[in-house]
Amino acid sequence: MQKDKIKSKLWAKQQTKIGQKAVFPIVILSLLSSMIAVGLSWCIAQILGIMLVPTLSLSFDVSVFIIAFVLLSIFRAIFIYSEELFAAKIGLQARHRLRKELVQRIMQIGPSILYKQSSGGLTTLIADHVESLDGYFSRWLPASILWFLSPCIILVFIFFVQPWAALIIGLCGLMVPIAQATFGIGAAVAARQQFVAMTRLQARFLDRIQGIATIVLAGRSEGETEKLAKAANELRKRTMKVLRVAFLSSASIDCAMIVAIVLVAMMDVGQFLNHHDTSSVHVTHALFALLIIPEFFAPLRSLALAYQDKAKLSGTAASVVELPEPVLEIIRENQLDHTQPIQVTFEDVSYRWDEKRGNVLNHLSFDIKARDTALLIGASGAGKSTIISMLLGFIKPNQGRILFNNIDISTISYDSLSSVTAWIGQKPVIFAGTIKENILFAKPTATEDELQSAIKFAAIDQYLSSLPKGLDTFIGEGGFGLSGGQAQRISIARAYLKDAPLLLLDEPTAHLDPLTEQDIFKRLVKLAQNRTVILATHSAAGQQLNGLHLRLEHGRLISQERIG
Ligand SMILES: Nc1ncnc2c1ncn2[C@@H]1O[C@H](COP(=O)(O)OP(=O)(O)OP(=O)(O)O)[C@@H](O)[C@H]1O
Repeated sequence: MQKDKIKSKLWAKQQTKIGQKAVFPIVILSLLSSMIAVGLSWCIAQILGIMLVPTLSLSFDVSVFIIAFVLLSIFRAIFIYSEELFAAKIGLQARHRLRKELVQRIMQIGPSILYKQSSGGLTTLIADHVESLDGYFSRWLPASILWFLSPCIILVFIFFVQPWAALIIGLCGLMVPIAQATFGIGAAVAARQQFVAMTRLQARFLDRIQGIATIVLAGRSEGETEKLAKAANELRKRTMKVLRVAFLSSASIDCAMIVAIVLVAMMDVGQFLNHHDTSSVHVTHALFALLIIPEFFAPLRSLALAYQDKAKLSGTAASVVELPEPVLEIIRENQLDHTQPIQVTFEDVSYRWDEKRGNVLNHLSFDIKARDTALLIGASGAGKSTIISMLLGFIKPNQGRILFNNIDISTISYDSLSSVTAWIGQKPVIFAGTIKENILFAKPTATEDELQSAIKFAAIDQYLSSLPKGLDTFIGEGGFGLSGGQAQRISIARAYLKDAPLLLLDEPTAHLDPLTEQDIFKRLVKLAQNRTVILATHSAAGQQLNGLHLRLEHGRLISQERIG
C-alpha cells in the first residue's frame, strides 16, 4: 500500500516535470498579457481622469490614450487567443502521449492483464482518466506558476504609482493563499472522492453493459439498476461537494478583492478630504490603482478554479500504478519461418496462477511432431486452456520450457510467434462491424478470391443468403445477431485466411449442438491438413478424432497414446 503511494507520487511528479517544460510558452504569453493589462488600466485611468478633471486635457491629448487603448486591446486579444491555442495543444499532446504510453504498457503485459484487471477499469483508465487530465496540463500547471509571478509584476507597477496602495493590495493578496490552504485541503479531498466515485460508476456501467444478457436472464435487472442508481447518486453528492468547496474558495478571493478595492478607495477619498489633493496626478493614479485590482486577483482565481484538476492527476496515478509491471524480458530475437511446419515440445513444464493455490500444471513433458494433431483431453479444470494460453505466449511456465522447432518460445519475437499461430477459442471474438470486415481481420490484404474460398471453406455461404445484406450485414460486438455456430465459422474462415502452420483450438465446439459440432469438426479436420494442430477438448465427438491423445488430470499428464 505504502509502496503504491510512493510509486503513484513518483509517477505524478514525473508528469508534472514533463508538463512544466511544455507550459513555458503559456507562462511567457500570460506574463506579457498581464503587462498589457497594466497598460490598458493606465490608458483607461488617463481617459477617465481627463473626463473628470478637465485641466488634465491641457497637458495630455486624450486621443493618444484612446489609440493606445485600442492597440493594446488588440494585442491582448491576440495574446489571450494564443494562450488558449497553446493550452489546447499542450492538453492534447499530453493526453496523446499518456494514452500511447499506457497502451504500450498494456500491450507489453499482453492479454494476461485481463486475468487481473477488469476490461471496464482499463477502458476507464485509458479513455476517461487520461481525458480528465487535460485540465491538469492546460490549466493547473500554468496557473501554479502564474499565481505568484503575475500578481508580483502587477504589484511592482502599482508600487511605482501609489506605494501604499501596493501595500494594501499585497496584504489582501496574501490572505488568498491562507484561505486557499484552508479550503484547499477540503477541496483536494472532495475532488479525490468525486474522482473515485466517477471511476467506480464508469467501470461498473461498462462491465454491466458487457454482461447485460446475463443480468437480464438472471432476473437481476432491478437489483443492478438500483446499484447503478446508488453509484450515480454517490457521484452526484460528491460533485455537489466539490462545487460547494469551489464556490467557497472563489468567494474568498472575491472577498479579498472587494476589501482591497474598498481600502484603496477609502485611502484615496481620505487623501482628498484631508489634503484637498485633487491634482490631476492623484486622480489618475487613484483610478489606475483601483482599475488594476481585478487583474491582480485574476491569476489567483485561475489557480482556485484549476484546483480540482490537480486532484485528477493523483487519482489517475493511483490507477496507473495498479497496472502490473511488464516483466523485464530477455531480448526476443529468434524468428520462425511461417512457411515451415512446427514441432512443439514441452520440457518439464509447470505453472501456477496463484502462489496460494499451487501448481495447475505439473511437470508436463511431451512432444508433438510437425504436421501432427494432438488432443488435450481432460475434465474441466484439468489445465487445457492454461496450456493453450502458454502456447499463445500470454503466460510463461514457472518451470521448464516450451519449444517450437527446438527454439524456446520465450526467445521468439512476438511477431514471429503470432505469424506461425492461428487460434480458435471457445467463444469466437467478433467485433462490431460487417461479416466481411470480421473475416478480413485475419488478413486485411486478402484478395477477393482468397476471401471467397475462405467463405466456402468455412461454409459461411450456407447462411449468407438468409442475411439482409449478405457479407455486408452488420453484426454487433461479440457476434450479436449470429448463432454460435455461424460466429464460429467466421473464426474458421479467419484461420483459413491466416494459413499459419500451427493451429491451436480451445474447445471450439463448446457451445454448439451435436449437428453443428460435427460439421465444425469436419471443417477443422480439413483445415488441420499439413499443419500441427493442438486441440483442447472434453467433448465426446472431439475425443473421436485421430491423433496423439494426451490425457490430463489435475494438471498432470496421465497417459499419451496414438489413435488412428
Ligand atoms: N486467470 C486465472 N486465474 C487463476 N486461476 C486460474 C485462471 N485460469 C484458470 N485458472 C485455474 O487453473 C486451473 C486450470 O484451468 P483451465 O482453464 O486451464 O482448465 P481447463 O481444463 O481448460 O478447463 P475447461 O475445460 O473448463 O475450460 C483451474 O483450477 C482454474 O481454476
